[in-house]
Amino acid sequence: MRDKIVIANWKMNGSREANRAWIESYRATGVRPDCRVVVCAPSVYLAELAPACRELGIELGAEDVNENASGAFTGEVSASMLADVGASWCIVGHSERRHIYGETDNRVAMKALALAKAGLRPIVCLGETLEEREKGMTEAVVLRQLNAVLAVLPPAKWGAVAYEPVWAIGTGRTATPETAQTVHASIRRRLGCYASEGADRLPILYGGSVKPSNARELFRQPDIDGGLIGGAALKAEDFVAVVEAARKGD
Ligand SMILES: O=C[C@H](O)COP(=O)(O)O
Repeated sequence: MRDKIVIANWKMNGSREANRAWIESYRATGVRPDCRVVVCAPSVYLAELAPACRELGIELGAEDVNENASGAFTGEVSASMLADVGASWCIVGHSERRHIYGETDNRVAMKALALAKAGLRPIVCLGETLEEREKGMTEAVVLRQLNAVLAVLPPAKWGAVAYEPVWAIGTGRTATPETAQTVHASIRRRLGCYASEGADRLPILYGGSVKPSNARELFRQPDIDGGLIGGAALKAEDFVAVVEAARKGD
C-alpha cells in the first residue's frame, strides 16, 4: 500500500507575518499526521519557513523552477538554489504555468529533470481543460503530458504525479471521486509499464477544489493517494482537516 501525501500549494499568497501565523495555527491544532505533509511556498519565503517546517515534520517544497543549472536567466531560480534554502520538493507543470505562461510539455519535462539532478522530488501536474474534457480528450491530454516527463525521467526519480483538472482548480467545482478515480486509474495503468522502475510506489494525487468536506471521499478511491491543495491550504485549520482526511483505514 502506498503512503498518502497531502501537499499545500500556497501559490502567490502569504507574507512573512501571515506565514508565521499559519505555522502557529498549524502547531496549535496539535495534529499528528498519518501521512506525509508538504508545504509548497513562494521561493522567497522558503529559507525562513525551513526551520519551523522541520520542527513540525512538514517537508518543504517550491512552486516552480528554471530548467537551467545557472546563468543569465534574470529573475529565475534554479533547482540547486531551492535545495540550498531547504526545499526537497517542487511543483512542475501546474496548469497556471502551462496556461498563463505558455509552458510546454517539453519544458515541464526539462524542469522535472533539473530537479531530479539536484536531488529534489518533482510533483508533476497533469490535467485537461473543460474544452478538452467536453471533446472527450481527457485521457489523451493527460497521458501526453505524462509521457513527456516519462521520456526523460524514470518514475523512481519523481516525487508524485498530481492530476488536476483545470476546470476544477479554484472553481469550487470538484471532480467527483469516481471521475477522478477513472483518470487516476489510466495514469496508474500507464505507469504500470514502468513497474520495474518503482512506478507502483509513485503517489498519484488529486487537486482541484479539495476541501475538508470532500477530501475523505476522494482519498478513499483506490488510486488517489492524497491531494495537492490550493485554496483550502491557505488556512492552517482547513489544511489540517484535509490532512486528517488522509488517515489510514478511514
Ligand atoms: O495546486 C493546487 C491546485 O491548483 C488546486 O487549487 P484549489 O484547491 O484552490 O482548487
